[in-house]
Amino acid sequence: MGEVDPAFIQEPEHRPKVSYIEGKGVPLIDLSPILSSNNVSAIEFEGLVKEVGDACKCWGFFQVINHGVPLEKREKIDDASRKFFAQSLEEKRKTCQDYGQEMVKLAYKLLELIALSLDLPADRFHGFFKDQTSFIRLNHYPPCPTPELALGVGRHKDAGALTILAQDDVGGLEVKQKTDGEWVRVKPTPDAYIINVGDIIQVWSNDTYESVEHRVIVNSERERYSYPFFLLPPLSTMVEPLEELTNKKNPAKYRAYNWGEFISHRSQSNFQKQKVENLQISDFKISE
Ligand SMILES: O=C(O)CCC(=O)C(=O)O
Ligand SMILES: [Fe+2]
Repeated sequence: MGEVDPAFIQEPEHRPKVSYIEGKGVPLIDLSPILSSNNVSAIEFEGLVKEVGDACKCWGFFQVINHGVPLEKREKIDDASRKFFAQSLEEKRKTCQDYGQEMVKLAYKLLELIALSLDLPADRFHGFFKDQTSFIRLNHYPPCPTPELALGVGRHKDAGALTILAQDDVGGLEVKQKTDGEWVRVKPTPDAYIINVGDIIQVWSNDTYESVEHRVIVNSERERYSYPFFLLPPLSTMVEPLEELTNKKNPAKYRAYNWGEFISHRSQSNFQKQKVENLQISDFKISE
């Protein structure tokens, strides 16, 4: 392997630690109570809603198992991505479309749990995604000769509503723990999806839930693949705290902003090394 392009070398304060914390890590949530084939008691369902709410509040991140997404669909997209040039464009399109449909189904289930956890009607968020601009990204991280100096993806927050990520067994995603600001590795779990709340849910929930910083560490031996699905509303959407979640005592913390304008600013800069912060929802924060 050759020299590393200096463009990839991070400033010292952003370089990863060689050892990492695995600890208890982000919560793992079993979604089997909402699999359609299961009969579920009210207590079990309420327990699940609470688990999701607590994870959104304390971590901004969680993993889900028994989510109902057929493993075969995930294997297909993994295959298509690894053999990128071996398949026709038509085949790849079909695979991505099939996978996308499964992601949308799972996203709606998660949105329902999140809405309920905020004491909102289960379908409160559905209307925002009629003409959604959601997409899937196929990420490939080649091995890096100097993983202690570089990052696969620098620290950032996801700007959308919700992200559903499939990672392979290599690992490397780190989440900034809210309690102490330490970077915590998300342990690869077979057939689990990693879910995180994006900036839009932070604003809708008026900061009850927070979009949390994360980044990706690379390693010198193994390449890594990951597939995030970003749940995004139409570009014309004005994003602002939900009326039901604001009142005199707890007024809106954000001014409304236009999603399309926000994302077009962001996409010019989100993954670059930043000296100054790029456009953030905090730019729309109403000062107290
Ligand atoms: O590859 C990963 O694990 C995460 C990538 C990511 O954070 C992103 O694409 O927004
Ligand atoms: Fe991300």
